[in-house]
Amino acid sequence: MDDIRFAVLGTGGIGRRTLEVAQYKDGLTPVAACDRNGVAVDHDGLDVEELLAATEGNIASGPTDDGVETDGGASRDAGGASADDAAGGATGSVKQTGDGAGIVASEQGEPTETPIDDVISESDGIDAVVLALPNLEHDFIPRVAERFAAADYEGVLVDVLKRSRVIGMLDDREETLVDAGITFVCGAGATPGVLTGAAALAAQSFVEVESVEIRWGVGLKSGYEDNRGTVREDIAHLDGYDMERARELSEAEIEALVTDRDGVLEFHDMEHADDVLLERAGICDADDVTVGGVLDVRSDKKPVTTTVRVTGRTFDGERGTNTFQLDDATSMEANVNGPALGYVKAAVRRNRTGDYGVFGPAELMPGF
Ligand SMILES: NC(=O)c1ccc[n+]([C@@H]2O[C@H](COP(=O)([O-])OP(=O)(O)OC[C@H]3O[C@@H](n4cnc5c(N)ncnc54)[C@H](O)[C@@H]3O)[C@@H](O)[C@H]2O)c1
Repeated sequence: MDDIRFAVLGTGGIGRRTLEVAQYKDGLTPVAACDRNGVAVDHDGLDVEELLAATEGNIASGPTDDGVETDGGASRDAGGASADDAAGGATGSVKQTGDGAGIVASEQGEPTETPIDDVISESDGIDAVVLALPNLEHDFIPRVAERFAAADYEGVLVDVLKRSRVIGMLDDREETLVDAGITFVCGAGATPGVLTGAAALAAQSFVEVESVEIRWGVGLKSGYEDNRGTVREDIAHLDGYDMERARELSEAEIEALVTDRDGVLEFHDMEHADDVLLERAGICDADDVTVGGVLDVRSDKKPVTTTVRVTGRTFDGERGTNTFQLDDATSMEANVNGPALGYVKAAVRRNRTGDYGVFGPAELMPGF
């Protein structure tokens, strides 16, 4: 495949690793990256080493200190500064706060109040965009997609969002995306993502799928500081919490919650989009899919092995369970970014043949 020029929106825990992992994949040239404070653009290719060094422990994550949504705000008119972008300029970070946090610490970074628009204005020279943005507000990513469409971006968007309800919001915008020439792959990280794809593969032995059980394990000790955005979003899945409550938690409250549980957070019946993504691929009903997991922020070791179990009936009357496991040695970052970039490549192939619209990771697999 020809070279793919790609951009990363959000250079936090995930986005930084997207840039890093891309160095090990063929034909991927990072040409733009942004976070809430700044943007870096170089159509000849960003200096990833320098950018990673400058943002090490400095990722401009977390919600804002001043109560402004990091990723919220009303949708915008093309051309003007957006509430999304303006919100991104506010202070508040995991390890560093203020205007100097994040990408602006890089010699390639420029401060801006409109980071996403700045990338959109370069999008003629961009084939694919990885959206590694927070999801604390559900329609943020769909609205960002709309903004690319409004600018007549013709190319690929890939996100690693988690929540089931966001998929419908993207479907609602499918016509707009198709008209622009956008191929959007949603939920293309680990779960949803490669595990959803694995479930679709495992289901091929069956003529009827009874259940899909996804149970993930993540050990984050060495990556906790850089993954607080993800941890905050995961907290919203705990009993008694929702996105709003998780968004409003201070860093100290999150610390206390984590300490209360000895660093181990266990999740049941999570609203992960694996369910609707498997249903839209025709594999099974969304109700037949369950997702749970265990996150240990104090140990590098995975507390449980990440496993997908697909139970079904074969054409010749047998009942069986096909199982897919990730090795305990593979990190969350490897399992999110490897697939996200793999789906970038799959999506660019589709986009270049004129196949536009919204796709899930299970649809880019054998059909059921
Ligand atoms: N599907 C999966 O398997 C999976 C796994 C892990 C994380 N995730 C998702 O990945 C996403 C990113 O997680 P993270 O840990 O990297 O979060 P993070 O908080 O570390 O990083 C978010 C980045 O987005 C930037 N940002 C925020 N608002 C912005 C705005 N308005 N404009 C421009 N940039 C903005 C921040 O500055 C930061 O760089 C989350 O939504 C998380 O749920 C998915």
